[in-house]
Amino acid sequence: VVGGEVAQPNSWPWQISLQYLSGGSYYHTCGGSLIRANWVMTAAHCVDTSRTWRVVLGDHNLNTNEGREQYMSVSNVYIHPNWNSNNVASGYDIALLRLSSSATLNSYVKLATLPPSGQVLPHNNPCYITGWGRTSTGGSLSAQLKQAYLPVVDYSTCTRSDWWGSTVKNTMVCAGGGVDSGCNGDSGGPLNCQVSGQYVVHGVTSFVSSLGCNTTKKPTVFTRVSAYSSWISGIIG
Ligand SMILES: C[C@H](NC(=O)[C@H](CCCC[NH3+])NC(=O)C(F)(F)F)C(=O)Nc1ccc(C(F)(F)F)cc1
Repeated sequence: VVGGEVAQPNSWPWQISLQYLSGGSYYHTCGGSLIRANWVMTAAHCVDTSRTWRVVLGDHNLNTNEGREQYMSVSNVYIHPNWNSNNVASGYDIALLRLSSSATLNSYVKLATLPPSGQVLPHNNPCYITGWGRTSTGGSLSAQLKQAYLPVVDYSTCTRSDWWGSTVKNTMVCAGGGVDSGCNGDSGGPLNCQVSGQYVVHGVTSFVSSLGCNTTKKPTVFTRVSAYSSWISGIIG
């Protein structure tokens, strides 16, 4: 997350850290959202390489043990069948991870609320991106979970030629486009949008401009969760 601020610890209790095993240690690579006690929603581009994964729940500072963390192993990875790793612009950047056991739900670990099928938010709807991603283009990951206020940019604006043009599809959500943005390492995490006084996970962080994370008129682009409701329920029941 570029800009924004460090989140109040555990104020986004469905946010997870997706980590991979390398040389005996685990490393943060992506975010995700806990959507059932044993299911996590993330981005397809996060898991389209075969690795040993773990999911950390209830975390705030990735580098310290705060005693609220739950470490879960992953038993299955379900990548959307239409995902094309050579073309993030075609969409379908969504995946589901079945956890080997169920999380303990408490004040630090809660389920995300998903939107109703087909719901599209209006321009400037308030949303926050959260994640441990880079804090500047080419910079380092954040040790602490960050948040940034990224209001929705509607489809007609986001597809303007000086914005994202035809790269953005209506199965995506755009948000931000100013000095605050998502950045590498925020992938797969939630876009938390306020709808009728409740935070709803409307997006899965998918891509930013390769010219720089917080490039003006290149809002952070998210997979629109409400476009994939039937796929999700087909997998998790
Ligand atoms: C560096 C930048 N990385 C990203 O945007 C990666 C996703 C990369 C998927 C493809 N391997 N996502 C992120 O960094 C995220 F945190 F914002 F989600 C990038 O490659 N952006 C990008 C690539 C292609 C296209 C386009 F679709 F236009 F071809 C648009 C943006």
